[in-house]
Amino acid sequence: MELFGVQAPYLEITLALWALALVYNCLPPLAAWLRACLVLRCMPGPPGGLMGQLKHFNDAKLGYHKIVCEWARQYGGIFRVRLANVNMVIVSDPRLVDSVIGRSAELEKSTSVFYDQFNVLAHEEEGSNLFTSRTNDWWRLIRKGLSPAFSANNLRKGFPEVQAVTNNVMRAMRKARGAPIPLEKAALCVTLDVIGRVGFQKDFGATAGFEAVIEGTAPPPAGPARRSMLIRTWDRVCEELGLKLSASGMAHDDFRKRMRALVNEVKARGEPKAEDQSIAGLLLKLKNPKTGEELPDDRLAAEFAVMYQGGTETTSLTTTWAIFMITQHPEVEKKVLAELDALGLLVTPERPNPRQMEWDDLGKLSYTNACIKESMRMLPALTGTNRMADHDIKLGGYVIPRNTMIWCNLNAMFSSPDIWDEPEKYRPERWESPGAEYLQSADANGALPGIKEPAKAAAEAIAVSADASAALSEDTDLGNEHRVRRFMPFSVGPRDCIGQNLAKVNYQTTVPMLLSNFSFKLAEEMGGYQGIRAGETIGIMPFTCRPAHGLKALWLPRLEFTGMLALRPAQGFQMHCIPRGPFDAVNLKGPTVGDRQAERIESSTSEKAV
Ligand code: HEM
Repeated sequence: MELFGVQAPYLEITLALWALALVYNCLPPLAAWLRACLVLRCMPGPPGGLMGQLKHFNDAKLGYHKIVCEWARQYGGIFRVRLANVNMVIVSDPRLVDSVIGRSAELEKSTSVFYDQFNVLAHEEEGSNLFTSRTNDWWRLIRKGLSPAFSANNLRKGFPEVQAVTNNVMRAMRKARGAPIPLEKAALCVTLDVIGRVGFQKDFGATAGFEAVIEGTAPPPAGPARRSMLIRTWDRVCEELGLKLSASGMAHDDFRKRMRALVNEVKARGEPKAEDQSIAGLLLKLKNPKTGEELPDDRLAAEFAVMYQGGTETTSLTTTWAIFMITQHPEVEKKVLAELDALGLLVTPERPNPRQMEWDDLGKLSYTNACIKESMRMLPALTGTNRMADHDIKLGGYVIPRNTMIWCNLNAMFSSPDIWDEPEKYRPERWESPGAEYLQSADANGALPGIKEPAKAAAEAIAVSADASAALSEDTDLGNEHRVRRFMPFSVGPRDCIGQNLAKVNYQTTVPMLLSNFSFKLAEEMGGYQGIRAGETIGIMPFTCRPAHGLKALWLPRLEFTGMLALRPAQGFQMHCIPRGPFDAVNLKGPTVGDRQAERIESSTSEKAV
């Protein structure tokens, strides 16, 4: 017998060695996987075929987030699903979620399946960035070093930039003169420019470019570029062979180049000043405590990139969902407008040029902020967060085998009738009661259905969570009593959202400024409130790939940053944005990045004029 020139007996020996190597490499993972499937069978969960629940998760019509909420109602606060070979445990009981995301030392993010897309740029050695990193020394260094960028003090300094870019986009919206415009894209431009200007003193010109979109002299920002596994592999081959990349591959490549160019640009500005607390300045000042060296360029680029990845879609979708929900509920909108009017921010016939919104107004717009919170509860931009343990753990009375993804589903938790009154209703008033974010005392002793030994499981969960958070987080004040949250759109614990204050300043400014100056009406083709809600989408399998053409010269290519996790309307938000007042020369002459000073003088002049 002979094969490829190898003759017996060497052929038999070679084949036997190959077979042994195959068995040696494949058997243990296969055995672990079979064991995990068996162990997880003890847990409730929907029936599934050979591929588990994969087909439900990819149901574009219903949206997997709705299916998960439905299952949570049916199977309780903890249940199992399987997507082909990926075992998952979906958790929506607040106590268990609190316990899982507080246990960062034990449970790390499961980056290989869902969070891989956050590694569009990753540090070469670690293969990660602040978002995807394990909770290690490197993560601590960056996290601590970056925190001052998101302090209230620093954000206050950046506030005029938020005003300025919102003014830019409003100027463009006025030019539409009531014709429908893609509101989510306007909000996206604001967010891109806020992060650029506040975090990097860099203007990518997204809001200035939006004017050209409205005038019809430039195409609108491209749809998100998401790369399927197939396209990604294809692009890798193309890269090796020097061939042309796919359209989405080019968008990713362009994004990487822009982030590297941004590193060069900020470095060329020279040593950051001691008082510079921008994202760029702080990262540039960081030194590796072991070597005393500055961060290498590829690490800087990865951190710059993840700020855009983590912050853009999330914040802009929050702004858009909030405007949608407020304007679809006339009683709520009336109250918001009354609040804006009382503060002198609303355009009215008597006050065609109201004063500019100022920093201090952020704390005064309590009803408007409650409306945003309520839309984040019903339509959270990020629907969940995941963790994984490298050893078996116990959760909710069940054994969770190692390497099983634990998917903390915020969407299901925020809409559970077991812990919210009438969760399907948009009721901003629910946020008026103090402590509404926390599990109410009436629910404190129970647990959502599906949990074995509820009281014991909850007590264990809270004990672990409090200990772990206290040990790991330097800035989490747990006090003596650990209260469990039922609302945490930015997550909680040591790996919560570092950018949440910037996001809040952004949407808590943009939403009231837009509502003060425009009334919004959904375009006919959106199908009204029901049409948008029916079209909510969040695809789990990145098999779609939309080309990234558009205003690349002006702003960043639009990668689908939060990718599979972001809740968005399938057809966007075509909205008529009808200016509330007459076209006004003062507002028209809005600021650019170069003349912020003039902007402030202008706003005080218009205030005096009133
Ligand atoms: C409404 C807007 C936002 C929402 C809803 C949101 C939500 C979240 C959530 C839930 C996490 C935790 C993810 C996990 O544990 O798996 C997270 C982490 C993160 N977010 Fe945000 N985010 C928003 C805005 C921002 C902004 C504006 C930035 C930066 C400019 C940002 C940067 C990050 C980063 C870097 C992390 C990882 C932090 C770490 O692991 O230490 N996010 N965000």
